[in-house]
Amino acid sequence: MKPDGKVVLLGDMNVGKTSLLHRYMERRFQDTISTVGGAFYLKQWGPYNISIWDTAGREQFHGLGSMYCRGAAAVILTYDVNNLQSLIELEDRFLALTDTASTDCIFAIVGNKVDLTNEYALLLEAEEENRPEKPVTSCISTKVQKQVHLDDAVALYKKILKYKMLDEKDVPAAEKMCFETSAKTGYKVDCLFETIFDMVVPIILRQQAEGPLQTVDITNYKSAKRTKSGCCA
Ligand SMILES: Nc1nc2c(ncn2[C@@H]2O[C@H](COP(=O)(O)OP(=O)(O)OP(=O)(O)O)[C@@H](O)[C@H]2O)c(=O)[nH]1
Ligand SMILES: [Mg+2]
Repeated sequence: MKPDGKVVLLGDMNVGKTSLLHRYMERRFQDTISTVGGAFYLKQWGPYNISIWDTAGREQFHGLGSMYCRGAAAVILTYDVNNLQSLIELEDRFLALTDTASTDCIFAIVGNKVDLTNEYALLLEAEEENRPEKPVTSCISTKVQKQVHLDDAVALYKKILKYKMLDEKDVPAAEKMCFETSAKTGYKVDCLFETIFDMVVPIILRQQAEGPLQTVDITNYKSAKRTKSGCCA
Protein backbone atom coordinates (compact mmCIF):
# COMPACT_ATOMS: atom_id res chain seq x y z
CA MET A 1 0.00 0.00 0.00
CA LYS A 2 1.28 3.42 -0.87
CA PRO A 3 1.17 6.00 1.92
CA ASP A 4 -0.67 9.22 1.13
CA GLY A 5 1.81 11.52 2.83
CA LYS A 6 5.16 11.48 4.49
CA VAL A 7 6.53 12.95 7.70
CA VAL A 8 10.26 12.73 8.45
CA LEU A 9 12.10 13.03 11.75
CA LEU A 10 15.57 14.52 11.45
CA GLY A 11 18.17 15.44 14.05
CA ASP A 12 21.45 14.51 15.66
CA MET A 13 22.06 11.11 17.17
CA ASN A 14 20.80 10.60 20.69
CA VAL A 15 18.25 13.44 20.69
CA GLY A 16 15.38 10.94 20.98
CA LYS A 17 13.82 10.62 17.51
CA THR A 18 13.22 6.90 17.82
CA SER A 19 11.95 7.30 21.37
CA LEU A 20 9.45 9.98 20.32
CA LEU A 21 8.08 7.84 17.56
CA HIS A 22 7.88 4.84 19.85
CA ARG A 23 6.12 6.83 22.51
CA TYR A 24 3.55 8.03 20.00
CA MET A 25 2.98 4.77 18.13
CA GLU A 26 3.50 2.19 20.89
CA ARG A 27 2.53 4.37 23.85
CA ARG A 28 5.64 3.51 25.82
CA PHE A 29 9.25 4.41 26.48
CA GLN A 30 11.83 1.73 26.26
CA ASP A 31 15.53 1.35 25.64
CA THR A 32 16.54 2.14 22.12
CA ILE A 33 19.56 1.37 20.06
CA SER A 34 21.02 3.95 17.78
CA THR A 35 19.17 3.81 14.46
CA VAL A 36 20.85 2.36 11.41
CA GLY A 37 19.64 3.78 8.10
CA GLY A 38 15.96 4.51 8.64
CA ALA A 39 12.61 2.90 9.38
CA PHE A 40 9.03 3.98 9.14
CA TYR A 41 5.67 3.57 10.79
CA LEU A 42 2.33 3.93 9.10
CA LYS A 43 -0.29 5.98 10.87
CA GLN A 44 -3.91 6.06 9.84
CA TRP A 45 -5.18 9.61 10.10
CA GLY A 46 -8.80 9.91 9.07
CA PRO A 47 -8.95 8.42 5.57
CA TYR A 48 -5.22 8.91 5.01
CA ASN A 49 -2.19 6.76 5.61
CA ILE A 50 0.75 8.81 6.73
CA SER A 51 4.23 7.32 6.81
CA ILE A 52 6.46 8.61 9.57
CA TRP A 53 10.15 8.10 8.93
CA ASP A 54 12.68 7.72 11.69
CA THR A 55 16.17 8.49 10.40
CA ALA A 56 19.63 7.86 11.79
CA GLY A 57 21.35 10.86 13.34
CA ARG A 58 24.81 9.35 13.06
CA GLU A 59 27.10 11.20 10.74
CA GLN A 60 27.89 8.06 8.75
CA PHE A 61 24.27 7.84 7.57
CA HIS A 62 24.04 11.49 6.68
CA GLY A 63 23.97 10.85 2.96
CA LEU A 64 20.62 9.07 3.26
CA GLY A 65 18.83 12.04 4.77
CA SER A 66 17.85 13.85 1.60
CA MET A 67 16.51 10.61 0.16
CA TYR A 68 14.25 10.13 3.15
CA CYS A 69 13.05 13.73 2.86
CA ARG A 70 12.05 13.41 -0.76
CA GLY A 71 8.51 14.65 -1.20
CA ALA A 72 7.99 14.98 2.57
CA ALA A 73 4.89 16.89 3.60
CA ALA A 74 6.38 17.66 7.02
CA VAL A 75 9.81 17.53 8.62
CA ILE A 76 10.28 17.33 12.38
CA LEU A 77 13.66 18.80 13.26
CA THR A 78 14.54 17.37 16.64
CA TYR A 79 17.11 18.50 19.21
CA ASP A 80 17.85 17.77 22.85
CA VAL A 81 17.00 20.72 25.14
CA ASN A 82 20.08 19.87 27.22
CA ASN A 83 22.47 19.93 24.30
CA LEU A 84 22.97 23.21 22.48
CA GLN A 85 25.10 21.59 19.81
CA SER A 86 22.15 19.43 18.77
CA LEU A 87 20.20 22.59 17.90
CA ILE A 88 23.15 24.06 16.00
CA GLU A 89 23.48 20.85 14.00
CA LEU A 90 19.90 21.24 12.78
CA GLU A 91 20.88 24.36 10.93
CA ASP A 92 24.39 23.31 9.92
CA ARG A 93 23.84 19.72 8.93
CA PHE A 94 20.17 18.83 8.60
CA LEU A 95 18.38 21.79 7.07
CA ALA A 96 19.97 21.29 3.64
CA LEU A 97 18.64 17.72 3.57
CA THR A 98 15.12 19.11 3.35
CA ASP A 99 15.72 20.58 -0.12
CA THR A 100 14.10 17.46 -1.55
CA ALA A 101 10.94 17.85 0.55
CA SER A 102 7.66 19.03 -0.90
CA THR A 103 7.73 22.76 -1.69
CA ASP A 104 4.93 23.38 0.79
CA CYS A 105 6.53 21.16 3.44
CA ILE A 106 5.72 22.04 7.03
CA PHE A 107 8.52 22.39 9.55
CA ALA A 108 8.32 21.67 13.25
CA ILE A 109 11.19 22.14 15.67
CA VAL A 110 11.15 19.87 18.67
CA GLY A 111 13.23 20.09 21.82
CA ASN A 112 13.10 16.68 23.48
CA LYS A 113 14.13 15.40 26.96
CA VAL A 114 12.46 18.28 28.73
CA ASP A 115 11.82 15.92 31.68
CA LEU A 116 15.50 16.24 32.62
CA THR A 117 15.31 19.97 33.19
CA ASN A 118 14.47 21.96 36.26
CA GLU A 119 11.71 23.71 34.33
CA TYR A 120 9.73 20.54 33.85
CA ALA A 121 7.86 20.74 37.14
CA LEU A 122 6.74 24.24 36.25
CA LEU A 123 5.59 23.11 32.83
CA LEU A 124 3.55 20.35 34.40
CA GLU A 125 2.10 22.73 36.92
CA ALA A 126 1.02 25.10 34.18
CA GLU A 127 -0.63 22.17 32.41
CA GLU A 128 -2.53 21.14 35.49
CA GLU A 129 -3.48 24.62 36.60
CA ASN A 130 -7.17 23.84 36.54
CA ARG A 131 -6.92 20.90 38.84
CA PRO A 132 -7.76 21.59 42.49
CA GLU A 133 -4.76 19.69 43.79
CA LYS A 134 -1.44 20.82 42.45
CA PRO A 135 1.18 18.14 41.89
CA VAL A 136 4.08 17.95 44.30
CA THR A 137 7.07 19.57 42.67
CA SER A 138 9.95 18.03 44.51
CA CYS A 139 13.28 16.69 43.22
CA ILE A 140 13.98 19.90 41.36
CA SER A 141 17.55 19.83 42.67
CA THR A 142 18.30 16.66 40.72
CA LYS A 143 17.44 18.36 37.46
CA VAL A 144 19.64 20.38 35.20
CA GLN A 145 19.38 23.87 33.85
CA LYS A 146 17.96 23.79 30.36
CA GLN A 147 20.59 24.63 27.75
CA VAL A 148 18.35 25.52 24.86
CA HIS A 149 15.32 27.75 25.25
CA LEU A 150 12.19 27.92 23.19
CA ASP A 151 13.31 31.33 21.89
CA ASP A 152 16.34 29.66 20.31
CA ALA A 153 14.05 27.24 18.49
CA VAL A 154 11.82 30.11 17.36
CA ALA A 155 14.92 31.89 16.01
CA LEU A 156 15.87 28.75 14.09
CA TYR A 157 12.35 28.50 12.67
CA LYS A 158 12.70 32.04 11.33
CA LYS A 159 16.06 31.18 9.78
CA ILE A 160 14.43 28.22 8.06
CA LEU A 161 11.82 30.50 6.55
CA LYS A 162 14.60 32.70 5.22
CA TYR A 163 16.44 29.70 3.83
CA LYS A 164 13.26 28.51 2.13
CA MET A 165 12.42 32.05 1.01
CA LEU A 166 9.06 31.85 2.68
CA ASP A 167 7.12 34.71 4.13
CA GLU A 168 6.14 34.50 7.78
CA LYS A 169 2.56 35.35 6.93
CA ASP A 170 2.23 32.39 4.56
CA VAL A 171 3.26 29.70 7.05
CA PRO A 172 2.17 28.57 10.51
CA ALA A 173 3.47 30.84 13.29
CA ALA A 174 6.81 29.91 14.86
CA GLU A 175 5.23 29.70 18.31
CA LYS A 176 2.86 27.07 17.00
CA MET A 177 5.58 24.98 15.37
CA CYS A 178 8.17 24.89 18.16
CA PHE A 179 7.53 22.16 20.72
CA GLU A 180 9.17 20.91 23.87
CA THR A 181 8.57 17.25 24.53
CA SER A 182 9.54 14.28 26.63
CA ALA A 183 9.48 10.88 24.99
CA LYS A 184 10.12 9.47 28.45
CA THR A 185 6.99 10.86 30.13
CA GLY A 186 4.95 11.45 26.97
CA TYR A 187 4.77 15.19 27.62
CA LYS A 188 3.37 16.95 24.49
CA VAL A 189 4.16 14.00 22.25
CA ASP A 190 0.59 13.45 21.04
CA CYS A 191 0.15 17.18 20.63
CA LEU A 192 3.26 17.32 18.42
CA PHE A 193 2.31 14.50 16.06
CA GLU A 194 -1.36 15.31 15.87
CA THR A 195 -0.78 18.99 15.16
CA ILE A 196 1.45 17.94 12.31
CA PHE A 197 -0.94 15.32 10.91
CA ASP A 198 -3.73 17.90 10.80
CA MET A 199 -1.47 20.27 8.89
CA VAL A 200 -0.35 17.56 6.51
CA VAL A 201 -3.87 16.73 5.31
CA PRO A 202 -4.19 19.77 2.99
CA ILE A 203 -0.75 18.99 1.58
CA ILE A 204 -1.83 15.41 0.88
CA LEU A 205 -4.90 16.68 -0.90
CA ARG A 206 -2.82 19.00 -3.00
CA GLN A 207 -0.24 16.31 -3.75
CA GLN A 208 -3.02 13.96 -4.80
CA ALA A 209 -4.55 16.59 -7.05
CA GLU A 210 -1.27 17.49 -8.71
CA GLY A 211 0.76 14.30 -8.58
CA PRO A 212 3.68 13.64 -6.26
CA LEU A 213 6.17 16.00 -7.86
CA GLN A 214 4.21 19.16 -8.31
CA THR A 215 5.23 21.95 -10.55
CA VAL A 216 4.53 25.13 -8.77
CA ASP A 217 3.68 28.66 -9.74
CA ILE A 218 6.54 29.68 -12.03
CA THR A 219 7.08 32.83 -10.03
CA ASN A 220 8.08 30.63 -7.13
CA TYR A 221 11.85 30.57 -6.89
CA LYS A 222 12.07 26.90 -5.99
CA SER A 223 10.33 25.81 -9.16
CA ALA A 224 13.45 27.02 -10.96
CA LYS A 225 15.31 24.10 -9.38
CA ARG A 226 13.35 21.93 -11.73
CA THR A 227 12.71 18.34 -10.83
CA LYS A 228 11.96 15.90 -13.58
CA SER A 229 8.35 14.92 -13.21
CA GLY A 230 6.98 11.46 -13.19
CA CYS A 231 10.24 9.57 -12.75
CA CYS A 232 10.18 8.86 -9.07
CA ALA A 233 6.83 8.10 -7.54
N1 LIG B 1 15.28 11.42 29.94
C1 LIG B 1 14.97 11.22 28.67
N2 LIG B 1 15.71 10.40 27.91
C2 LIG B 1 15.35 10.23 26.61
C3 LIG B 1 14.21 10.88 26.06
N3 LIG B 1 14.12 10.51 24.76
C4 LIG B 1 15.13 9.67 24.52
N4 LIG B 1 15.87 9.49 25.64
C5 LIG B 1 17.08 8.65 25.74
O1 LIG B 1 18.07 9.17 24.89
C6 LIG B 1 18.80 8.14 24.24
C7 LIG B 1 18.71 8.26 22.73
O2 LIG B 1 17.36 8.07 22.31
P1 LIG B 1 17.01 7.61 20.82
O3 LIG B 1 15.54 7.70 20.69
O4 LIG B 1 17.65 6.33 20.50
O5 LIG B 1 17.74 8.77 19.98
P2 LIG B 1 17.79 8.94 18.39
O6 LIG B 1 17.58 10.40 18.11
O7 LIG B 1 16.83 8.00 17.75
O8 LIG B 1 19.30 8.56 18.05
P3 LIG B 1 19.88 7.97 16.63
O9 LIG B 1 19.01 6.83 16.25
O10 LIG B 1 21.30 7.56 16.91
O11 LIG B 1 19.83 9.09 15.65
C8 LIG B 1 18.22 6.83 24.77
O12 LIG B 1 19.00 6.40 25.85
C9 LIG B 1 16.83 7.23 25.25
O13 LIG B 1 16.36 6.39 26.29
C10 LIG B 1 13.45 11.74 26.90
O14 LIG B 1 12.46 12.36 26.52
N5 LIG B 1 13.88 11.88 28.19
MG1 LIG C 1 17.05 6.48 16.48
